[in-house]
Amino acid sequence: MKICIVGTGYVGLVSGVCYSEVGHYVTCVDKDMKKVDQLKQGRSPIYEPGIEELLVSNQQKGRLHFTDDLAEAMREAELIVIAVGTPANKDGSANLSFIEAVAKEIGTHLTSYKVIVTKSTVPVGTGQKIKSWIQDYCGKMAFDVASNPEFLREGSAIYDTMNMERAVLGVESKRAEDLLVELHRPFDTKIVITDLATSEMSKYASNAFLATKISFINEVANVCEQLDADVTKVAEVMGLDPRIGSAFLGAGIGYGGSCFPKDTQAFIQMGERAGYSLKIVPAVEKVNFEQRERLVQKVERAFGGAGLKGKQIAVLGLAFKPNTDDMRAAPARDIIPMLMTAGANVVAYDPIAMKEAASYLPHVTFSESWREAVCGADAVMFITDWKEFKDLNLKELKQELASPIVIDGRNLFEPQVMKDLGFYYDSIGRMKIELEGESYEGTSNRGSRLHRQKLS
Ligand SMILES: NC(=O)c1ccc[n+]([C@@H]2O[C@H](COP(=O)([O-])OP(=O)(O)OC[C@H]3O[C@@H](n4cnc5c(N)ncnc54)[C@H](O)[C@@H]3O)[C@@H](O)[C@H]2O)c1
Ligand SMILES: O=c1ccn([C@@H]2O[C@H](COP(=O)(O)OP(=O)(O)O[C@H]3O[C@H](CO)[C@@H](O)[C@H](O)[C@H]3O)[C@@H](O)[C@H]2O)c(=O)[nH]1
Repeated sequence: MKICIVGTGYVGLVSGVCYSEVGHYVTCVDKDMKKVDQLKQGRSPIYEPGIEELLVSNQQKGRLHFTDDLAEAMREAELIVIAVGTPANKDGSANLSFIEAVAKEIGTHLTSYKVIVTKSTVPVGTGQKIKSWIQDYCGKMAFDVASNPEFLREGSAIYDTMNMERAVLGVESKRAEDLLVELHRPFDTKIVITDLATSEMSKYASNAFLATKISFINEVANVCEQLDADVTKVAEVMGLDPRIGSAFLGAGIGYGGSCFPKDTQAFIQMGERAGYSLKIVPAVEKVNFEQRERLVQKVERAFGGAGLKGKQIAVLGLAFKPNTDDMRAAPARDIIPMLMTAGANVVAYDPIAMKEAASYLPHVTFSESWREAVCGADAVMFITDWKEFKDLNLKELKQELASPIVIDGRNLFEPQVMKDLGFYYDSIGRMKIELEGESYEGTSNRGSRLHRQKLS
């Protein structure tokens, strides 16, 4: 099948390489010429495991092309996929200006029947808007619109697409349905065929539900902390019930990323505009933000009444999750400014996301390695659950720190192990390890060593 994909962000690019990998012929269009040039040279603008291999091999096979010329890209295509961004407006609603511009451009260049399918996350009713935007520009040319929301996760996007659990096809004609079923045939996945509105809604409902699971387990964690229960065990027990399921019960610092924060907000706005005020989703958002604040309170508590002024805090992990350099709505972007407002000096390290992070966090010092970041620090905070951090040598970590204070926002380590190694260790919804009779005032000079003070 010949396909034109508009937008080479995560969704457009990953779809492009995966569709071509299963044998379709794909031309990806982006208005960003720099991205197009980079992609033509086989270099991916996004960090995503496995993407460059597929990018290069499918270009070599002649099944994958890149251009900034939409008219040329769509001329031969049977299917046009819209995969441009839908960022949040100030009020949280989805900004459809990129979608509108693309739809009008498609209308201008439509010279034969095509199916135009939206993969971007769009509020219910957008498919109908796209239809009328195209109609305004295409004269009497026949076309169909369809909805096929994307469910990939960053960091495992190639795997998720090649092994998709389901494809939702929101269609208005048998012709569009047949073409989209054909598109998905090589993926051997479960296909749900429905109307445009239901398909569009299924994306927001899925993301809001996953976000709800995360905020729910975070609230359970917060109560666990008060009552000496262990949230990881509670989650394990809950997850063994197939009606609940074990996924997305990882307590931590709340969700971030380019999707959950903006899609929950857009869902709330969509409800308002439809005349129904959602009650659960706003609470999910509130819990999510408070979870960041709670982490900062944990490090403040570690220093007793001393406050964070002049403290050297090492922050390990900046990306919103491992295996990505995406900093969109990353928790680190909330937590680090809170630390700095409280007077701390922050030294940060992330295996991949530091270049991306630098533009969002201009006053942070970045380190070349976790060792360099923690050297002489008064405390270390774990923000992203990179494998590199989970595997780090804890004895070395203790040696490098000025005071052995670990605040773990991702439950990377076992409290008992941390206790045996002599750390002050506070994580999420689990036993807190305090060092009896000692308080840590920390040091103010980077590079200075252990400065512990016995409580009198
Ligand atoms: N990122 C994800 O993991 C993910 C997963 C599922 C769904 N989604 C949804 O998919 C959509 C795209 O997300 P993304 O993260 O890939 O976006 P992105 O912002 O990373 O990329 C969008 C791309 O579209 C290009 N573009 C914008 N207008 C254009 C035009 N008129 N012509 C050609 N190119 C144009 C931009 O230059 C950019 O490269 C959003 O609605 C998002 O909510 C994202
Ligand atoms: O148990 C968990 C699981 C995730 N998270 C956090 O939740 C956020 C989102 O994680 P994840 O869902 O893995 O990443 P995304 O790439 O944002 O993917 C989500 O958003 C995409 C865009 O809509 C959807 O396509 C995916 O199905 C959906 O999982 C991250 O900050 C995670 O750290 C937790 O705190 N606890």
